[in-house]
Amino acid sequence: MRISVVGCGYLGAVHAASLASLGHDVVGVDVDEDKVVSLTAARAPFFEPDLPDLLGQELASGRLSFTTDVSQVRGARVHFVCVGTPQKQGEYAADLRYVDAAIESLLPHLSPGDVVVGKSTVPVGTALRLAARVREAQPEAHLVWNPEFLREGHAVQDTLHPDRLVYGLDPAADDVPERVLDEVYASLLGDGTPKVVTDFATAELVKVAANSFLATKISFINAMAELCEATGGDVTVLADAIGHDARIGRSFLNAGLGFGGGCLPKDIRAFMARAGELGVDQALSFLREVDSINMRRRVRMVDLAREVCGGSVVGRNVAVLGAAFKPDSDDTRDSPALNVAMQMHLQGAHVVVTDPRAVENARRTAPELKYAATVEEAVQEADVVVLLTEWREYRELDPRALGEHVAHRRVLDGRNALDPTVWRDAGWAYRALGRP
Ligand SMILES: NC(=O)c1ccc[n+]([C@@H]2O[C@H](COP(=O)([O-])OP(=O)(O)OC[C@H]3O[C@@H](n4cnc5c(N)ncnc54)[C@H](O)[C@@H]3O)[C@@H](O)[C@H]2O)c1
Ligand SMILES: O=c1ccn([C@@H]2O[C@H](COP(=O)(O)OP(=O)(O)O[C@H]3O[C@H](CO)[C@@H](O)[C@H](O)[C@H]3O)[C@@H](O)[C@H]2O)c(=O)[nH]1
Repeated sequence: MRISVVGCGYLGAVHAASLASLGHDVVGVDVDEDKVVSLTAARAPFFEPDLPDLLGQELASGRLSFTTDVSQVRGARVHFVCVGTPQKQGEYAADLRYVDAAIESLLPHLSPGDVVVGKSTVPVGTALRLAARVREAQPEAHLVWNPEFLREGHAVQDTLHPDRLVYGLDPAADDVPERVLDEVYASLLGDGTPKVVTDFATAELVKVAANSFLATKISFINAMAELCEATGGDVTVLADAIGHDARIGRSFLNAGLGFGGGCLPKDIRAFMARAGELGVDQALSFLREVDSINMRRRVRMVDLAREVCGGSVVGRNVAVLGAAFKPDSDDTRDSPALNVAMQMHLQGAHVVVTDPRAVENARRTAPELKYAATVEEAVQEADVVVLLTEWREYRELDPRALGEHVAHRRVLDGRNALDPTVWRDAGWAYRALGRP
């Protein structure tokens, strides 16, 4: 089937390439010319494992192309909308200007029977409004809301093997949009992927409910970390112990610096803002606490650095390992690591940051920080080494070899990713969040 994907960022580029790999004929549209040039040359404009190979393979097959010219969507039967919905400046609410602009740009090119599929994460009520707009422009076109649940760093796998597909359908429509979407996802459905068919509101809510639940799980374990810090308990043992209960489960109970990125923080805030508009803000008041527990971890990390440096970081050399919001990604949007590095810098420390993939993005976000290409370079004469993103190469560091480069063998493990015994045996003072 001929398909267009409007918005080719972390979500859209992966979605476009993955749909091509399922045998569809896909055109990706983006307003960012550099991104289109890069994607057309099979260079992923961001780091995502498996994406460069998939792009190369699908561009070569002739099934995938990218353009800045939205009129190229003509002839496609299905149009996926994958543009950003960031947090509004100075507010909690989501900024829908990109979604509105993407839909408006599609309208003149829609033909009868076309299906516009929203994948961006939007406040509940958005799809109903946009469906009316689509119908107004092309009475025989349809809108479906089909939220996306991929994780960065696993985006290709998650797109081709999703846990579920959710279709939010327009009550005013017939069964055509569902059948068309079934055709798009035929091979995933054939693999047994569960399909949930529902109304617009439920589909929109499923997405933000899932992210709110994940954020709550992380803040729950980080609240337990605060209790462990006050009592000498070990939150990693606690997480393992409660995680053995199948009703709780061990995943998303990794205590540490908390959640960041382009999704969980802004999605829970937009959800709270929307609940306020709907007059049910009390229902989500717990998310305010989830957010504050999360932000407190960043402050606690800086306090810990001050503590181990004798009360102040002024003039201290701090080596920061990690700038991305999580490993296997170069994304620094709302990165807890960069936030902590920045706080230490503002408090007078000489901060040097390194990251296997995210230095370029970090430099754009936080140009006032110093960056190093390698761990060895970053830790030269360090008074303290601070692990903030648990990349595999950092988890596997040899503390004896690293100890040769630093001024003081002090390590702060912001992600509970290192083995304290191994580091202490190598002569390091080891401190972590929620762990003695
Ligand atoms: N990143 C993820 O892991 C992920 C996962 C699930 C859902 N989402 C949701 O998907 C949406 C996109 O997120 P993202 O991380 O890919 O954002 P992103 O910023 O990486 O990508 C958005 C892209 O849309 C382009 N764009 C903006 N306006 C446009 C227009 N009018 N026409 C064409 N292109 C336009 C931008 O240039 C950019 O390349 C958000 O709503 C997000 O919450 C993201
Ligand atoms: O036990 C854990 C798990 C995660 N994190 C942190 O939580 C953040 C988010 O991690 P993750 O959820 O793996 O990354 P995202 O790629 O942002 O994916 C989330 O956000 C996407 C966009 O909405 C959704 O599609 C995904 O399902 C959802 O997991 C990162 O900063 C992690 O370091 C923890 O602190 N502890």
